Amino acid sequence: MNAKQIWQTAIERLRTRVNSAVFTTWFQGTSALSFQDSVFIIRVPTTFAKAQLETRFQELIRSTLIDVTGGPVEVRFEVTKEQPSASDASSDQGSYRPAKRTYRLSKGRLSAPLRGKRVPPADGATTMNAMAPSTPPENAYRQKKEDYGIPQRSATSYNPEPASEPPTALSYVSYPEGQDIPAESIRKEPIKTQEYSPVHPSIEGLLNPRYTFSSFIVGKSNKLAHATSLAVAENPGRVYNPLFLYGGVGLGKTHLLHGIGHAGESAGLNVLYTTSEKFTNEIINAIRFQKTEEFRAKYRQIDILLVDDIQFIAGKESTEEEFFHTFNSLHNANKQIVVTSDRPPKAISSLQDRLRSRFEWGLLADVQPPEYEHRLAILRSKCDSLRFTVPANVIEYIARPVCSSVRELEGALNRVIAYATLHDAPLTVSLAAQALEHIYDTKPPVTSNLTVEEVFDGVCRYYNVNPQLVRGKQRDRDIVWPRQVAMYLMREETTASLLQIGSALGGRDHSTIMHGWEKVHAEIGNNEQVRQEIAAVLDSLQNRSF
Ligand SMILES: Nc1ncnc2c1ncn2[C@@H]1O[C@H](COP(=O)(O)OP(=O)(O)OP(=O)(O)O)[C@@H](O)[C@H]1O
Repeated sequence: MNAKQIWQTAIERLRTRVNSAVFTTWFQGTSALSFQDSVFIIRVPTTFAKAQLETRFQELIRSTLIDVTGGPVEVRFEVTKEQPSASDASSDQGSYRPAKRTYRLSKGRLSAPLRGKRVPPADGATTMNAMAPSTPPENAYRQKKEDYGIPQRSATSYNPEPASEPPTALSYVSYPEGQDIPAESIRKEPIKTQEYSPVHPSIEGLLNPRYTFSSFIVGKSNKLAHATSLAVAENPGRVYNPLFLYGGVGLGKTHLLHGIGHAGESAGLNVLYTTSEKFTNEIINAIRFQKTEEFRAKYRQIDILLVDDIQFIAGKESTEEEFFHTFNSLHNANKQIVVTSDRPPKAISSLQDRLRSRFEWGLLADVQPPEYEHRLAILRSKCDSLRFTVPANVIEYIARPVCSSVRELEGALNRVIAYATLHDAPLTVSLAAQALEHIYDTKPPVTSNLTVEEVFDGVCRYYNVNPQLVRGKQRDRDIVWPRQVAMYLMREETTASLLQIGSALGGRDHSTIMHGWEKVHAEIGNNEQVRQEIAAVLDSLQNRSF
């Protein structure tokens, strides 16, 4: 991916991580300038925006970029005026423009082998669209506009740059996920919003190179889904057809889907990866522009159809209808179909029975949240792929909370790494705790109902120390140790935040509290006597025997 593509992906993710007002105010109008030697330079329109992004969002942007690129990233901002657009290609500067939500007809594109067959690659330019005829790109592009009755601009307004990925031909109106537009009403609607815009390279519809079987860590929670996906990849159309992968968010369904896609592409098969939202929009546009025959032709020459988030087609009559026919035609021809969903077919209410029964026809395989050991293995593998050495106790710390999503786990790791890099600090448990404190609750569930005051009083009584001294600055071992035990127990046994604990202990900051916690935590792990001592303090607290 080049800088533009990376930024485009990153910005989409950032959009889901900040509220829309923040996004529009600070992220709109940014674009990628370059990405070299791990330094990612982002163009911003004003110095004010630069200051805001630097102070408030730099870390978030950096961790998102690390996530997208899979490697270390340093972020810089540069204030420059947007390039004056000599051509419409100015919209292809990797900048984000949220106002227009467009959909490209061929988001789910055909696999490389098929693209190769259909479009002569001689001039280095690439296919316009999976349904496009084998004409040179610019002609094909013009042809498409004519086909759809879209007024043409002069040829000079389109300035295709050599791209490593195929540009798509046209942009259409998009309909948000979950919203079905009946075909009838679409046909009657005057077409106002369609427009021709030179389409910038997009990774949508392409397979993510990072999502392969070799980078997928297998554990108890995903064993079946992995084994069946592998079997399907090795024998498409012959075993488990369709394969229905389901489970909660961020648990690797898309990863497996892409893994199957990569294997299919390597075998020279025509693979099409799409999401049900794209499929829906494609159908809507095909109906609108009387291109259903082309749509069908495109889908029926696929060897492996991969559809993500199939649950979203439920209740969308024309989409379900078309998918049903696509399904039958592929299945009859022994072509492989793999779909993912956040729930099993029988739990997708309003899905047509005939589709439900077809989904249940092949094999249903679920993915569950990874358990602790599995989380550790995933984190270790992510560290390897990031080429970052993270101490074992930090990995254990990150893996510790019950984490329902691997995406969250990855985000936590990226954040810790970004935090350490940003502060130029060693990766320690204390640093990880600081980095993650506001992201998700890294504490194990608190079972006691103790308050910080009760812990404080109890610890002082147990060690027979003066509370004033414990709150104060004295550094004698006799005072420091009870103070640290109080930090540890307050963190472990109460619901108080680090800030509250710090304030109960004489106004100490959160890093001091984490340092104390870490010290006691380590001692408990290494010294049986300390473990027993802390257990006794806890016992005294719980029995209120002080
Ligand atoms: N077992 C695994 N091994 C390695 N990486 C994993 C594993 N499971 C998930 N991931 C990673 O977690 C992230 C989220 O996974 P993915 O997008 O496949 O989840 P999903 O189940 O499709 O989620 P959603 O339902 O939200 O689309 C990806 O970066 C993926 O590579």
